[in-house]
Amino acid sequence: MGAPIQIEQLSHRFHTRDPWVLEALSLEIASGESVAIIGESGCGKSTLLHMLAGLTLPSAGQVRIGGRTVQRPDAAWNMMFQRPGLYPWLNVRQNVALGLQFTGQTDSLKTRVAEMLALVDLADKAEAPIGDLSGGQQQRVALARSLAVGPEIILLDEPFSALDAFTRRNLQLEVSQIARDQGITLVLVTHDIDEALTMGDRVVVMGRAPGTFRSVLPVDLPYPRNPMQPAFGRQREALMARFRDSVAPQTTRDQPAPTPDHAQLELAHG
Ligand SMILES: Nc1ncnc2c1ncn2[C@@H]1O[C@H](COP(=O)(O)OP(=O)(O)OP(=O)(O)O)[C@@H](O)[C@H]1O
Repeated sequence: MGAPIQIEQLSHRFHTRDPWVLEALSLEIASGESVAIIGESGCGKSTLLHMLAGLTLPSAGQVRIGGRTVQRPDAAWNMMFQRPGLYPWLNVRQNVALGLQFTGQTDSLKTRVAEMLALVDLADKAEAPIGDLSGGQQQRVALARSLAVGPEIILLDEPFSALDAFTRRNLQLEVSQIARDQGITLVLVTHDIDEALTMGDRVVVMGRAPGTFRSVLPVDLPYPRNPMQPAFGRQREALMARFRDSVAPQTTRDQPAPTPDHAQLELAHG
């Protein structure tokens, strides 16, 4: 099952004399919801994701997951990166088992690993060395390893960007489906607008210098999403317009960033 995430007035700078990288970010993400984050390069998307994962602590504000303030990484909050981060000297089955071993969930380890490999369609590769797998298959192994521990949250930092278009599309649909089936809360950072619209219940558009939430677009499309459909095209246009706005400088620098509620209101009123 998933957990809700609350981002509360989150601000960050890496050193006290540096400019702020993130400024007053606030957002509530419901348990089991899927939120995609897009924004210009350098706007602070990865920094934000690291804070959700407990890998970086904010200079001000806080992140709460399931009501608890995030202060360190937790096995229940799983992060997946562009590179799958597998151990090449272990085979597929052993890599998938790692998370379970680290968290001491070894009772039904064999069955759980087999279930996860079946889920990501790699049952026949259980004994294969990692080096024999394609990039997409390696990401599936990383996904199986993440899912094995029964995570509440999966944080994805451009996880499919190194893959070919066909594999990328399949994984977008599969990960989205699995997260929905298992009620896992998903936060995805991406540069790919179609990926954001394929996987997100909402898409957050960030502005930069400092990073702020400039707008939030609810994606009103049934799953599985198909970029070829006209309704998808209309959402793409709406999101592109918001992205263009986010790149434009803010008119009144001293004003606080709009909250997601303001942004949704703005959308509802056209
Ligand atoms: N460890 C660090 N120390 C100092 N500055 C950092 C550090 N990590 C990131 N930054 C700065 O913080 C800002 C945001 O970086 P971040 O990687 O979060 O952006 P991003 O939106 O994920 O970028 P991209 O889309 O290019 O991956 C950038 O200006 C970057 O140079």
